[in-house]
Parts: sequence; C-alpha cells; structure tokens
Amino acid sequence: MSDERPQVAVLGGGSFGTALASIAADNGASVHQWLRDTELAAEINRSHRNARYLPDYAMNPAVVASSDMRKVLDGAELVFVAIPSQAFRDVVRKARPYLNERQILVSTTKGIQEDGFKLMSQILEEETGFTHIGVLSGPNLASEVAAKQLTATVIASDDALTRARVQTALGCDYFRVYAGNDRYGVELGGALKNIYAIAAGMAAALGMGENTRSMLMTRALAEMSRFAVALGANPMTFIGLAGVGDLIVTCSSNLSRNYRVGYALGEGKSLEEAVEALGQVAEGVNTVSLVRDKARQEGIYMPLAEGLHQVLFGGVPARQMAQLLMLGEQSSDVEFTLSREDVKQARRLEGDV
Ligand SMILES: NC(=O)c1ccc[n+]([C@@H]2O[C@H](COP(=O)([O-])OP(=O)(O)OC[C@H]3O[C@@H](n4cnc5c(N)ncnc54)[C@H](O)[C@@H]3O)[C@@H](O)[C@H]2O)c1
Ligand SMILES: O=P(O)(O)OC[C@H](O)CO
Repeated sequence: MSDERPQVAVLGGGSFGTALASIAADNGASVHQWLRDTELAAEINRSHRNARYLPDYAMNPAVVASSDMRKVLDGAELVFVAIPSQAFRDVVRKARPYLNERQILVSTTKGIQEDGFKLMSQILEEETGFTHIGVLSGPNLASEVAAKQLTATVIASDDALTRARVQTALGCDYFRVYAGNDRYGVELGGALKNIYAIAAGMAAALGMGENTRSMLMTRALAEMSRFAVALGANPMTFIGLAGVGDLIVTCSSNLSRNYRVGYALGEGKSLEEAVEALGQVAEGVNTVSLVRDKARQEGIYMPLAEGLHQVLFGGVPARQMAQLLMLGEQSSDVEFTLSREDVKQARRLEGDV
C-alpha cells in the first residue's frame, strides 16, 4: 500500500533540523531526516531523541533518521535544508543527484557564504536551477520549538506553491506559519540579526541596562534595514517576524548561540575560547566580517557592525567601543522619514559641524 502522507525530508541533524522534523511528523507527514553521523541517526531511531543537540526533548517517533541521502530524498515533496552556511553548498551538492524539479526546497540557514556574498536560497537556486525555492525564518529558538512553546515563523518565496505547501506541512496549534514574498529581505534579516545578538550578549555580561539593550536593538534594526534596502530588500520586511521578531528573541535570550558567544566575550573570554565553549556554530561570528566588508565596499553606514568587528578582531575593548559609538555623529531616528543627510545639513547650518 502506498504512503498517502505528505513526504518531507530534512537535511541536517542539528537542533533546528530536529525540531522541524518533529513538527512535520506531528502534523501527519512522513518525515526522513538526513544526518552525516550514522551512529547519531541510529540512536535517534532507537530512542526518538537527538542526544547530541536536543537531549532534553522527545522527538515524534515517526521521524526516520538516516545517513543515506538517497533514501532520505526518495519520494520527498518538500525538502528543508538546515545545515550551517559553511557546509551548505557541499551538502546540497551531495543531495543534487537525488533531487528533481517538482520538489520544493527550503533553506532554514541564517548565514552568508563568503564567496560572492551569497545567501543560502541563492545557493539552492545555483546548484539546482529549480523554481520552487523558499526560506524559513523567524524568532524560532530550536529548544522552545521542540518544547512546543507557541511560536511563529515566516515562509518567504515568490512562488505561491512553495508558500502554501510549507504553511500546510508545518502549521499547527503550536507553530504558526506566516507567508511573505520578500525572500531576500527575510533571509538577510535572519543572517544580520546574529551580529547584533553577539553585541547584546556582550552588553548584558558587561552589566549594561535595559535602556542600553533597547537602544542597541532599535539601532540594530535601523542598521539592518539600511543595509538590506541598499542591497534590494523591502524595508517593510523588517517590521515582520523575520526582522524585528527574530532580532528581539536573539538579542534577549541565552538560548541563542550568538548571544552566548557575546556573553562569554563580555565576561573576558577570547573569541577562540568563546566559540570553543559553545561547541556549536554561531553564524554571526563570520557574518560580521562579511557584512562589514560588504558595507565598506558599497558605502553603507554600519557603525554597530563596524564597531563589533573591531572588538572581535581588532582587540578594541567592548566598553571603549560603546563609548566611541555614543559619541558618534548625531543622526536621525527613523531614516525613512528624516534622512541622515537632512540632519547633517541642519547641524551644518547651526554651525555645530
Ligand atoms: N538552532 C536554532 O535555534 C535555530 C533556529 C532557527 C534557525 N536556525 C538556523 O538553522 C540552521 C541549522 O541550525 P541547527 O541548529 O539545526 O544546526 P547547526 O547550525 O548547529 O548545525 C549542526 C548540524 O549540521 C551538521 N553539519 C555541520 N557541518 C556539516 C557538513 N560538512 N556536512 C554535513 N552536515 C554538517 C552537523 O553535523 C549537525 O547535524 C542554522 O544556520 C541556523 O542559523 C537555527
Ligand atoms: O542560536 P542562534 O543564535 O543561532 O539563533 C537561533 C535562531 O536564529 C533564533 O531565531
């Protein structure tokens, strides 16, 4: 008898891949999850728990884990790719012989490829040439999703079928899926917020207050949207879940790996020590260099990213950088209503600059 259930594949055995596989299975899909680690796959099938990444949460027992890519992709209608950005293209290449253009491919990865400043859905496009491509992003701490805490996310694609299928496959009483069509903006939002989560973790460890955190998050949002709009995204995307929503959660929670790296740095650890203690990937550490270089290249004003880069890689103490940023040029609150140039002009007339 053939299996009538929707067929879902998840590539990646980390915490988000695991949480996602479980949601799709809770929703009645037949789910196969690909991991490179054969032993962990066997362990998941035995205990229905991912002991390495989400040891405290039971998975839906219907999820079948495997390190055999062909088996995992066989018959899949919907494929989620939850692999860190540095390994993303390699894994997609490994999957490519078993993919076909009727499938829907969705990236969940919030990072940027160094070579060519590529986002993950662009890699999916380049490697496959398929049309049904999307990005899943939003305030989605994996362990909270696994605990079935009420959560919302965004499926962004210019392809209506991709949006509808993902809403059907994942939408349930604890996971609500909103649709968007600014794939680039949603994907950039997910990658950029990691930078500011590091800064927020650092500020918390240094004992800075709630006013400071609020200022940091709001100015981060201004900076993120300035950058994304300069590269072609829609500014309105940043008032959504994948913009301000994800920024809030990642800058506020020590469940975020990026926040935890920042916190460890604020406590005085070196970057190497902080990353090693984390034992997982914090995408923001790479993203800050890529974004800072891109911003310089394109002439985009990014004082927070520039400052954080100097703290992480230039040996500037975080507190000193915070003081420098406070004394930076006076600027506009909401640039979409009052431009930075207008503020400068008024100050010139005042004779202040
Ligand atoms: N963890 C979260 O809370 C969360 C939430 C939303 C989105 N995301 C995004 O989803 C993506 C996946 O996150 P995650 O937490 O599931 O996993 P992760 O980023 O911690 O990656 C771990 C997984 O990737 C695998 N991996 C690493 N290098 C590999 C390689 N060369 N070949 C094959 N597999 C490799 C590891 O074995 C492991 O299964 C990340 O980019 C993250 O930004 C994470
Ligand atoms: O653990 P982080 O810092 O990679 O962040 C997790 C998610 O992106 C939160 O939405």
